[in-house]
Amino acid sequence: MQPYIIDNSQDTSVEDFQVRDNLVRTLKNRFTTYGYKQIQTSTFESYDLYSSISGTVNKDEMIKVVDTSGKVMVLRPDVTIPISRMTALNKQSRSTNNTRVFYVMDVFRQAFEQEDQKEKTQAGIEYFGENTPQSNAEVLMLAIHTLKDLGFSNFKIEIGHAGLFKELVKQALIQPEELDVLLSLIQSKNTAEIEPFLKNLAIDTDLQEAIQAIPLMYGDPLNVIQQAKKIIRNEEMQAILQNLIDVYDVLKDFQAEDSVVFNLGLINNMNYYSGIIFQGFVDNIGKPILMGGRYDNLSDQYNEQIPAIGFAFEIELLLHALSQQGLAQRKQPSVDMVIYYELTRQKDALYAAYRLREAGYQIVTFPTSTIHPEDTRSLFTVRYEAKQQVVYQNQEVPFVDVEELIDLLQEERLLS
Ligand SMILES: N[C@@H](Cc1c[nH]c[nH+]1)C(=O)O
Repeated sequence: MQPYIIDNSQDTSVEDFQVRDNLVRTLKNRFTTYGYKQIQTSTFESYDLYSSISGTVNKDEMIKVVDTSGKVMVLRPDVTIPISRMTALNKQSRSTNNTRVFYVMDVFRQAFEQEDQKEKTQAGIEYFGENTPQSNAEVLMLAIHTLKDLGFSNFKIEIGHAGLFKELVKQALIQPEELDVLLSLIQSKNTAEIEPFLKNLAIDTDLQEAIQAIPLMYGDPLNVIQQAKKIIRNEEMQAILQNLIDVYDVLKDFQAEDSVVFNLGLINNMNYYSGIIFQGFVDNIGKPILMGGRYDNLSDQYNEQIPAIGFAFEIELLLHALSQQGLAQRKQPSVDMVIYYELTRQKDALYAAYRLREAGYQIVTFPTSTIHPEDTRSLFTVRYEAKQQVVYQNQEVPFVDVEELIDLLQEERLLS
């Protein structure tokens, strides 16, 4: 996260923050329209919480702190885990089986390859409720809808499944160390090295071919489904493929099929995922700007069975993508109105400022003797000088008193 320090010579920090604030507002508004409510969790988490549960962030990437009693804590390395725990603990007191929450929170991880990027803001949603094609598709639709709101015309959500690959690996009896290598080869779609790597493992040819085919299963969902049918080896795999087909069918009913592709070689960072997984991509940005998936077994660790699915946008990357594509709206008026006044009119001008602020307008005032008029961008300028007038788009309109000025603003609907 960039520090937002106010620099007197240039207000770029303030402007950056406004762009960021607008972005966050857009996301929040959209999340709200799908029934989600905002929550917040603690920045400090017990280290034991993360070290004792499986499927969490790599321990070496967590930032540890020691509190005054000597207890080791971590700065929140993930949001999904504490929210899942919170939902499990609250389960008895809840009257509904569906919980929809969203958040805008910082996560702290120090990855080896990105040492200087310890703090990232995530804006995401978590849906706790039944695992159905409709619930999966609705969460995907929310991600798509939000990307549309932000103005991205060319984006794609890649959809995969955490189970398909796990199933093949289980059959191949691959050891954990070998699995890590294989995962990174598949993630980078390094097909040239996958073949010799698998040959060395002495697994049967059919299985080897199936694993090798996984990273190539990418693109138009209907094509991918046809290819995937060829590597189905048992009922579990059949069910997984059927699940993907069912979700795709609901996405078609949402008329969102153009926004998705299938990527069966997709591997997400977190290994709590148990079902459908997905990532969002926009043009010219090599990394996913959103990540998510289904994690039905995470709450087992808190002795509850609560199926869940969610995703998170990474705000810094989104901002970078928006400015790269010219979608970040800068140079917006910083206030609604600037009031300039001569000192002899100070009393009237300050009263007008008070009344206008009461009416909800953003106002700054300057005595004419001290100002540099171009300093502040505003929609309107009001002058309490020899003449008393409001200036809007080079049009000068006189007014008798502030009440008339407010009427003028409201009747004319000059402010959007
Ligand atoms: N917590 C995940 C994203 C996510 C939210 N919900 C489900 N998955 C991440 O940081 O990558």
